[in-house]
Amino acid sequence: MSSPTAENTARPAANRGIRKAVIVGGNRIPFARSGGAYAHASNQDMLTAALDGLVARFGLQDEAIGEVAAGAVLKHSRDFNLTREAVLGSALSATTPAYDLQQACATGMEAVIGLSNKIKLGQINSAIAGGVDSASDAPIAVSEGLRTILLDLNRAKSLTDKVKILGRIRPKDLSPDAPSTGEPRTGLSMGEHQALTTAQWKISREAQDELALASHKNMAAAYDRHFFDDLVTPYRGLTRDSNLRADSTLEKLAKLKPVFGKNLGDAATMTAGNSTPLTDGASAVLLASEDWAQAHDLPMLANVVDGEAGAVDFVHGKDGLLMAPAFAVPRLLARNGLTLADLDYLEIHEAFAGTVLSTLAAWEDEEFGKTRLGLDGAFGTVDRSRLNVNGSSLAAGHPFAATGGRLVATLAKMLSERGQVDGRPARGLISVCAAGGQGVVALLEAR
Ligand SMILES: CC(=O)CC(=O)SCCNC(=O)CCNC(=O)[C@H](O)C(C)(C)COP(=O)(O)OP(=O)(O)OC[C@H]1O[C@@H](n2cnc3c(N)ncnc32)[C@H](O)[C@@H]1OP(=O)(O)O
Repeated sequence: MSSPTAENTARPAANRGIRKAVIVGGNRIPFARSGGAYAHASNQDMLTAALDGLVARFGLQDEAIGEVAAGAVLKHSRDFNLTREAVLGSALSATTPAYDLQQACATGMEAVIGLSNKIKLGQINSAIAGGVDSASDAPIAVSEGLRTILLDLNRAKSLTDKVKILGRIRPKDLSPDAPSTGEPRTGLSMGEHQALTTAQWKISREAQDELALASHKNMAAAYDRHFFDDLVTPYRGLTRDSNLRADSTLEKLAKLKPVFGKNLGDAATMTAGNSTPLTDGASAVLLASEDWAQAHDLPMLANVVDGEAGAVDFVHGKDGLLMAPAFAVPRLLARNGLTLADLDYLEIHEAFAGTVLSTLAAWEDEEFGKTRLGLDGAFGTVDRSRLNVNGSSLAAGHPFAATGGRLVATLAKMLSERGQVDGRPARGLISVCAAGGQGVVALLEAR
């Protein structure tokens, strides 16, 4: 192992160039449906467990990592730098700088891309990108009235003053301000937004249920052939994601009642079976320069080639809330001289089955290609045999900020197993939609 200060040894500026950022590997805890196995685990507990799993897997005990960047979408105010606290609670060296970042469901992706860029520039030699979320331990704020009373109480000097202040509490002050998945600009939940997009792109209920079933079957098969053995570390009694249903069938899925867009009549197609559940979990990915990985005798699974963020005006325009990747992916691929047909694997985050299928429909639509993407025709068709081949969020669940790390580690391993295709490194795309009408996408290639 290098000494704790070796990581921060700057390379002379003149020698800095764009170098490669490699994915060494990843680790996550099994994801749990909210209110289940991790009902009493905090974000800090889970992120620390994900980091410690990475430490154990790659021998990083007392190692000073260049930077750790992670975050949570649902965060308590006491966790002002959750990531640093998780590092301090882990077996990593306490001299590892760490910070929170937040880009909704694309948090882990943004962390991977930002840290990879720092590695490419020679600013750091190693990094851990991660994310965590707990829907079980979501922060619940007190009402404005109660907050004012509690702050006054804190300042009161005498017992008499305190009693007087407490006497101001009214029943309405006691109702909590609970978090929601509602978009602040529209008040609609993400599920309601997606229901509109799913209807706009005329995605059938059958197509959504088929995608959901494939996600469960593919992920269960991947667990059975031990694909996840070096990606998932058991935690609090769970060895697999608790949402995973190997026994799901199209008949069972077809019986579920619509839960979003119920006012859409026949176009109300989104159910608990083709939507991600509320989930708890954490993930972490180890990134490095080639030199650092070699010096530490660690594997190099894939390179982080490029990343791109996008946003849509879902408030005034006609693009759905979760459609930003439909624009970001074509930009990313064009910049790298690639088309959809050049990708060996695509990992498209299954926020809802309708999200994936609406994105694919937009790419196949000539009008969308011409008027929205500025192309001569449709952007292209995804070979479905290359899509989410080891399952995705519908099966694993979706602890918002932790999904990016899950996807990056999974794809890196798939690329490493695939190696070369037609004499060039296998390529894979990751696409993650995010709240606020945003999305973050990335391109990886096998070593
Ligand atoms: C955040 C970002 O930036 C971007 C994004 O990713 S957007 C996505 C954000 N995520 C969300 O908004 C989460 C959305 N999900 C939810 O709100 C809830 O999970 C939900 C409303 C969809 C469902 O909640 P619920 O009703 O409590 O679900 P649950 O009780 O587990 O399931 C209902 C039924 O479906 C069944 N079911 C679920 N999945 C099934 C499957 N694959 N096969 C068979 N049956 C299934 C369950 O067994 C259950 O049946 P019973 O009632 O007979 O027990």
